[in-house]
Amino acid sequence: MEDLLKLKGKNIVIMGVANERSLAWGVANSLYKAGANLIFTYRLERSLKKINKLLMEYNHSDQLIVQCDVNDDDSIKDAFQEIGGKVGTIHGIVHSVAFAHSEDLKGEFINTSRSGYAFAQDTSSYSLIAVAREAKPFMTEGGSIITMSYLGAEKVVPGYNVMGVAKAALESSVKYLALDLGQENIRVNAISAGAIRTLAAKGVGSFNEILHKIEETAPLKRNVTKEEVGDMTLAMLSNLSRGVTGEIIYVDSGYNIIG
Ligand SMILES: CCCCCCc1ccc(Oc2ccc(Oc3cccc(O)n3)cc2)c(O)c1
Repeated sequence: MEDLLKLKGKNIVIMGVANERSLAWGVANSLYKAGANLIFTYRLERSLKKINKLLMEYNHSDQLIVQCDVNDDDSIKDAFQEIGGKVGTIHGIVHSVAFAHSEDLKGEFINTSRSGYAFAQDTSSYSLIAVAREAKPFMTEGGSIITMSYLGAEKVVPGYNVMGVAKAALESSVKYLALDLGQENIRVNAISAGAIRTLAAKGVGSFNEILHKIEETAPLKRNVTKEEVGDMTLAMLSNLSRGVTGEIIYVDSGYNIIG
């Protein structure tokens, strides 16, 4: 049987599994089906507990799980030194990490504090640059880096506010990193996912209205699932997307094409 994906046994780092609803967990399940070897990173102890519980439930034993606080450069460096030291070569990274203060995710954007703006940018956007820099030395066979974005980066979505500006910076960083890393045959792309009910989504005002609007106006007349995001992320990590870099791929039932 032709191996189109060429991901069997490849080492993929997945950052941002908080629980079973996380997009990153949807990605992990697609990657497991393709036979990849997954390494997980987490920030909070409760996420470590959830990851261990999920790995047991889904019968994935003894996976490498490493602590990484993306707001701390030393933590990122230590995490990737540990991962590189244990697996040798890293073939892919899924960056599914973002955060903003809840008061900055509702009401008027003009009231965003300087510290709230900086925190959202540091966690949700700068962290990709630091991760790419620390992982690069271990991506000696080339590879693929994927981050998660949302339509609010490109269009105004009421309530998304400071996270929209952070995702705009993230999407632009994807393109500048694509230029830097292309010569190492490392591709950098974003998956822009439609609204999906995750733990993080609870923090964004007007989330429920958006879900309903998508069902009415998106070309596919339905919302997308983390499994569909997982499968397209798999494709973007795989040999199938070897000619694509610096791109924003929408997995959103086509909602973004509607005016
Ligand atoms: C008004 C927009 C509705 C659709 C939002 C879709 C979406 C859902 C979740 C997303 O990811 C996050 C991640 C962290 C985040 O910050 C949070 C989350 C919960 C609590 C809190 O204090 N901050 C907000 C959104 C995201 O980037 C986009």
